[in-house]
Amino acid sequence: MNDAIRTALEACRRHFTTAIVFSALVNLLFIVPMLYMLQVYERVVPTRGNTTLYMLTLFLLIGLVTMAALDVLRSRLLVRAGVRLDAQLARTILESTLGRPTQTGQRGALQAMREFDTLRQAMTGPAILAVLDAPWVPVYVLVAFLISPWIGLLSVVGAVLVILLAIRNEQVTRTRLQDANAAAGLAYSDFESTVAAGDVVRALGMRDAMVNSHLSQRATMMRLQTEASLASSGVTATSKFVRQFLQSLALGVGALLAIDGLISPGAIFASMFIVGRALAPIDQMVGNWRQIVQARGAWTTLNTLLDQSAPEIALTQLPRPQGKIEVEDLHVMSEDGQPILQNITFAVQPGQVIAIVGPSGAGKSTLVRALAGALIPSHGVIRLDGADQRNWDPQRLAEHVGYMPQEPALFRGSIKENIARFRNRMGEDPAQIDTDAIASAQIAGAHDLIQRLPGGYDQQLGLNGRGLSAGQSQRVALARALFRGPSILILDEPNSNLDADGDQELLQCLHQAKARGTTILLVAHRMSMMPIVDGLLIIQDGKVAAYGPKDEILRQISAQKSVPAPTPQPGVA
Ligand SMILES: Nc1ncnc2c1ncn2[C@@H]1O[C@H](COP(=O)(O)OP(=O)(O)OP(=O)(O)O)[C@@H](O)[C@H]1O
Repeated sequence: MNDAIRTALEACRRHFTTAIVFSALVNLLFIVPMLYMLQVYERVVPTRGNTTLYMLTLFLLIGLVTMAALDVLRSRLLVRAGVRLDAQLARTILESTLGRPTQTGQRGALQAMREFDTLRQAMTGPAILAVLDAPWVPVYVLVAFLISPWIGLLSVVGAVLVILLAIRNEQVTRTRLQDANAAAGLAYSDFESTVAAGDVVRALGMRDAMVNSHLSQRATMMRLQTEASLASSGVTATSKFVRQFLQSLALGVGALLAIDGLISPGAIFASMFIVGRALAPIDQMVGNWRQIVQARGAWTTLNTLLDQSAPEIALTQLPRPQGKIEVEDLHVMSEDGQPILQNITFAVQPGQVIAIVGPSGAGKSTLVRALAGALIPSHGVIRLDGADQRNWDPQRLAEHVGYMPQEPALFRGSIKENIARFRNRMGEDPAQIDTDAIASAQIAGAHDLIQRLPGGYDQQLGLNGRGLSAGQSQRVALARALFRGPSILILDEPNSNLDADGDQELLQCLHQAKARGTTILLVAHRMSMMPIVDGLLIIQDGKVAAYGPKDEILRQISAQKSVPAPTPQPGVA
């Protein structure tokens, strides 16, 4: 079991222990109606004892009211345990989901919170109540033996039969339910991403195609769920039949025993009652098997997810880097094992501006994503001021590395919050945040355009940062990268949506950053940024095709009319 999950469960231990104690009391009180029945038959009827009946009825009422109260308290405790578990684990799950760089996406991780909610809900559902009642089956069987060995035997046979049916239920539904759950996860996450790009879907006339695609995914999901339900329904019905039949049979056997004078007439009904009670929890578990399987799947997923997350060790707080970058034999693989980057080796001195160029699909974005810590390389080392990137606390490193991805990736919230990387939600001083956000917007050349928006810095952006033009979004993303003056600035095609004026403003902004000694890596398609560039890194087919001072590389290119063979160099002179 993962440590975080163990700690969270330990925090809920009191709730669970109390729920178990309450379950014990509830199960003891279940016997009260049976005792009432026995007493009525054996004491009240033969003696015509009205007062005894009133007293017994009063005890019955007290017993049943107590049982109902304990039942409510038990459910409440489990609900509270669910809330507590959420408070304990939700942050850890979110942190490991969001804090884990991947190479090619996080579909599996997206399901983590949904899985956690499934588990939490299962903890308060009928399945867990059945699980809590199950340990009492032997006690009821024992009581059945006390009534008569024959009734005891009947309850044992019944319990064995229902347990066998539960095992059968597991066998016929396990794979089907797992497949159905996986198909449901895929269908829901695909649908979420289609809805997020709903306007593109409409504009391109893809609505019907997408509807068909999702209907097909839903059909697969429904088929698997139906197969699981049908396979389970036979077993569930058989289990119910066995329970009801044996319960009634207990009445018949009880009658035979009473005729022979082996038990009292009152014990006939008690036999029926006790056999029914002995079988109920197992039968209930069979009926709620789906929830049990889902919870078990969620449990495995969460353990795997949290186990894969980097252990929380307090990394030494390294000083602010000056901006030296060394990349040693870097390799990045796609999820299906295809190499995207290979043998990437180069070094950048503090304060240099390096343009990363190369044909489309060469691996430029992948390289800068690795440098920014957005993905984990499959091999190789990235050093910042000599320290391995992995030895940096990612949160702290992000304060020193400003990254602007190819797509701006803004979020729901105000423009100021986006620029300030939502630091206001970390309880930081709002006045300081305002000052820093405005300062970086000014350097990014975004201040005037933000001022002209109806809401200014407080203008709210929608889902995925909607509400700005592509060029405006890009400037806001640049301001976010520049927030609090990072030592290293990594920009992936920062001018792809800018006009000529925007280009000039970007150049000015880079001059300012360079003047402050910032190291800048810039994926560039246009020549407009060349004046500020010191060195060129040419990437081709995922490898370094050339690296060196700008003029030298440009001279080589124009002399050879082609890119020279890879010649990794330690740095740009
Ligand atoms: N998530 C992914 N899964 C699998 N392959 C990927 C993934 N992302 C990128 N690739 C592959 O990696 C290669 C490099 O992609 P990358 O985006 O780094 O290129 P690029 O040089 O930035 O291209 P462009 O100039 O068009 O932005 C491409 O061939 C692409 O198919």
